[in-house]
Amino acid sequence: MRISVSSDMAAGVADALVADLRRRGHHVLAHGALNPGDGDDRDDWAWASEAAARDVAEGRADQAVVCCWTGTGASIAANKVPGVRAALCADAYTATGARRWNDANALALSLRVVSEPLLAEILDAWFEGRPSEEADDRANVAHVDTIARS
Ligand SMILES: O=C(CO)[C@H](O)[C@H](O)COP(=O)(O)O
Repeated sequence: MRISVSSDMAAGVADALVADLRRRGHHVLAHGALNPGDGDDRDDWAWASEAAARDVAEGRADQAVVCCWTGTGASIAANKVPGVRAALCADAYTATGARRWNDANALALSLRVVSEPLLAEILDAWFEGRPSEEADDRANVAHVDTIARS
C-alpha cells in the first residue's frame, strides 16, 4: 500500500513508524520533519499533516499516518482535507474501530504517548481492519461527507 506519513518532529516513534511501515512492505511518502527539504511549504504540524492528507485525497497515497506531539493538531489538519477521515488512535481497539466504523483513511498518532510496542499493536489493528459494510455504518460515513459539504 502507498502510505503518506507526516510529522512536525523527528521525535518519539516517528522514525520507528517509517521503518515499521517499510518492514510491512508499504511504500512510504514522507512529509514534514520526516523529509526535511522536500519542497513542502513548512514542516509544522498543520502543513505536514495537510500534505499527507492531500496525498490521500488526490490519489498519490492509499492512506496516511499523521503525527505530532499530541496527535491532535495532525488529526485536526488532516480532517480539513475533503475526503480524509483521520482518527486519533492511542490503542489497538480504537484503531480497529476507526477502520471498521469510521472507514478512517488516516491514522493520527501522538508521539508523546505511543511507545514502539504500542505502535506495532496499533499498526497491526489498523492494517487488519476493514470497513464495515453494514448499512448504518455506511450511512454514518456518508453523512460525514454531507456535513463537510454543508
Ligand atoms: O502536538 C502538536 C500539535 O498538536 C505539536 O507537535 C506541538 O504543538 C509542538 O509543536 P512545536 O514544536 O512547533 O511547538
